[in-house]
Amino acid sequence: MEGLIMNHEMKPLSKFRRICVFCGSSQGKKRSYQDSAIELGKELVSRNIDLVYGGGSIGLMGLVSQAVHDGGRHVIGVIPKTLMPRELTGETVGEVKAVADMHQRKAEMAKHSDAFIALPGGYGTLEELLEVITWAQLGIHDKPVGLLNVDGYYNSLLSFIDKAVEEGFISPSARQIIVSAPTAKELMKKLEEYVPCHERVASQLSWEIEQLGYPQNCDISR
Ligand SMILES: C/C(=C\CNc1ncnc2c1ncn2[C@@H]1O[C@H](COP(=O)(O)O)[C@@H](O)[C@H]1O)CO
Repeated sequence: MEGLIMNHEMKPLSKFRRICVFCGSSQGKKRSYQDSAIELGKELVSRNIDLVYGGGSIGLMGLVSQAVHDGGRHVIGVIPKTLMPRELTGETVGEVKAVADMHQRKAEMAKHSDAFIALPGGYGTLEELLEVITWAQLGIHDKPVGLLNVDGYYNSLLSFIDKAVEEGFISPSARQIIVSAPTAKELMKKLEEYVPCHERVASQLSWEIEQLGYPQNCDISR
């Protein structure tokens, strides 16, 4: 518990120090998307969590980073050199980490974070989200991944993933990597309770054994 900030009951406010948020470089058409970005920023502040994000001030990225910065928490914007001119992405609040390219950006964002959250967004958000889910599936990290499913924005993605489970392309335990909720408060509560992937390895292995038809007593430990 060393270094953790406690509340009045001497409980830590959060097990996370920094969360990486992926979200639209556009604001989206519904006011609820923008409100949720601000609500998420405030929720992070209320739990003393710092923000890592893609840098700049455009779209939902600007709203969430401004809310965290206004609340007095640290903000790290990880931005490729090519996107640094202010006229492309606007000014980044807080600390700016300049990186060589988009690949290095994702690696840096992941390295500096204890969990990931995706707000509504487009191709960039989806690509970042799916990459950290894939990394979790491969055991490259064991950090929770949350989907802030504002107004059901991600329902069709979640249905697709459930179909992939049904069709045998995603294991049931890999499906559990994604935690989703409609509000920032509910999502944060679920992420705080998240059981790390390595504790689910046993169920992943038994699923693979079932799919691949290995005998139950086969030694696959090597
Ligand atoms: C080059 C132009 C705009 C700059 N766009 C971006 N600026 C900062 N970060 C971006 C930008 N585009 C994608 N990202 C990253 O992907 C996510 C947002 O992408 P989406 O497609 O809008 O969902 C976000 O998390 C960023 O890390 C002018 O054309």
